[in-house]
Amino acid sequence: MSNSVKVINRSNNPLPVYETELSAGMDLRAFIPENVSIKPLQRILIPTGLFIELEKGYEAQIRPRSGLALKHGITVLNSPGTIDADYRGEVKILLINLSDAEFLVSNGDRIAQMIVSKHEQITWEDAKILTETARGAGGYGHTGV
Ligand SMILES: O=c1ccn([C@H]2C[C@H](O)[C@@H](COP(=O)(O)OP(=O)(O)OP(=O)(O)O)O2)c(=O)[nH]1
Ligand SMILES: [Mg+2]
Repeated sequence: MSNSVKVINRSNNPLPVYETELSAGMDLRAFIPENVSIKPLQRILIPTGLFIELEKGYEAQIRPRSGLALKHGITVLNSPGTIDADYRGEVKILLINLSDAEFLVSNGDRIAQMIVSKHEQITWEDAKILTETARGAGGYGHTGV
């Protein structure tokens, strides 16, 4: 990939940018006609006005912003959200309010961040046994805490 991604911006907000030189994520802005209130434990799908075309072998992940999580209990319910390379719809953000106070979102607010990553697609190789390892079937904390 040339590191450029096709985008249609139907919002009245600027395109997402990397906020610092080496940021992994670009903050995504809400594209909403009027303020939206998210009540405690309410989940809400917020449009961005962005439509993107990723190349084959790439995905975009929608992740929470840590400041919103820490200060307001606002997170991305399906984190990390997955934008598939063949998706042509609007990028939307599924927020949930895990605090006990209402949270207001205004148009242009930076409510999540997007990371573009390479990924593999696999094929299955049917097997009767799997290679032995020291871990074996141990998991879920079997090495202790
Ligand atoms: O946070 C997200 C997650 C997904 N999507 C869009 C892009 C993605 O390609 C599509 C489908 O997402 P996913 O595969 O996670 O949802 P699904 O419930 O499996 O839907 P589908 O049956 O359409 O794949 O929805 C978003 O806009 N925001
Ligand atoms: Mg799916």
